[in-house]
Amino acid sequence: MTLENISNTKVFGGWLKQFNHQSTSTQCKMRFAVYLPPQAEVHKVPVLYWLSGLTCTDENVMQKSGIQRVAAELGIAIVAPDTSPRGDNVADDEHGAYDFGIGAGFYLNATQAPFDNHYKMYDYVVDELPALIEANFPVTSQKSISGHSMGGHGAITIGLKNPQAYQSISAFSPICNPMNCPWGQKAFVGYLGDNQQDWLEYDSSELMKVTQGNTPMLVDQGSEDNFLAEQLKPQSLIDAAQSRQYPLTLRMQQGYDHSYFFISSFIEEHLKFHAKYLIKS
Ligand SMILES: N[C@@H](CCC(=O)N[C@@H](CSC=O)C(=O)NCC(=O)O)C(=O)O
Repeated sequence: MTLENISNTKVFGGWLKQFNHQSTSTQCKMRFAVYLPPQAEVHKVPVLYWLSGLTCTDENVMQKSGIQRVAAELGIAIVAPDTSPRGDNVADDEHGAYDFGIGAGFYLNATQAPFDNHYKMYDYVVDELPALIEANFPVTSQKSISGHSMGGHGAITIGLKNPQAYQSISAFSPICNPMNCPWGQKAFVGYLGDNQQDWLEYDSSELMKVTQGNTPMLVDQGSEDNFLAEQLKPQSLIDAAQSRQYPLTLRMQQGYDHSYFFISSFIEEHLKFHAKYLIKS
């Protein structure tokens, strides 16, 4: 596997790096960012995977959240993949909409043409990227997962489906019940088809009802988020957690919106939450 290093930036004593590589999952060139804290120069460090939301790339969290300061303090590497396959051969929304196609891969494996040959973001995030990271960087196999909005949906679904793989799960403003909101329904019809049985595999609230795992989960949701009622539906996740005593902490944060200002306000608490499970004393 050839990694093409495209940037190196020193931040809080560590290094923020971007790479391109040819992905076997998505059959196209993929870019990701990795932040290596200063501790990684001395010993291997655990990893937090961050999944971004609609319209994002690997850059949003690294430029807007302030995540590097806390990652450097705690000794955790941060890995941020892109939000979809990209390139001239990759199918996109027919009208160029922001909520489907390029920039909106929904962290699933598409089964419907013309998306089924490149849109394999689930395989990319769960298998290919961690294997690549563990083979090429000074990291342990200990990992946790977090994300925002569409990426919060990705973090929760991937964490719930792989309870042995992730030590902890967190999310900001996640799409909690995509089967029952416009963003999710558009994505699931387009990527998975009309059979709603297939959608259950990628719905956080539905997965939480049936998972055998008990991976600790922290969710923060802003009360003034424009997408809260129509798209995010955190009550569905709360109800699912209560139905089976899942260890979910979901906090409504008064006055906050959907933006990276909200994320930057609580990113330190999320990293400290993950550190409790990633870094054993
Ligand atoms: N353009 C859209 C909204 C796009 C948007 O808000 N994207 C969010 C994620 S939304 C859910 O996945 C985001 O993170 N944007 C990037 C950023 O840096 O803020 C619209 O106008 O409604």
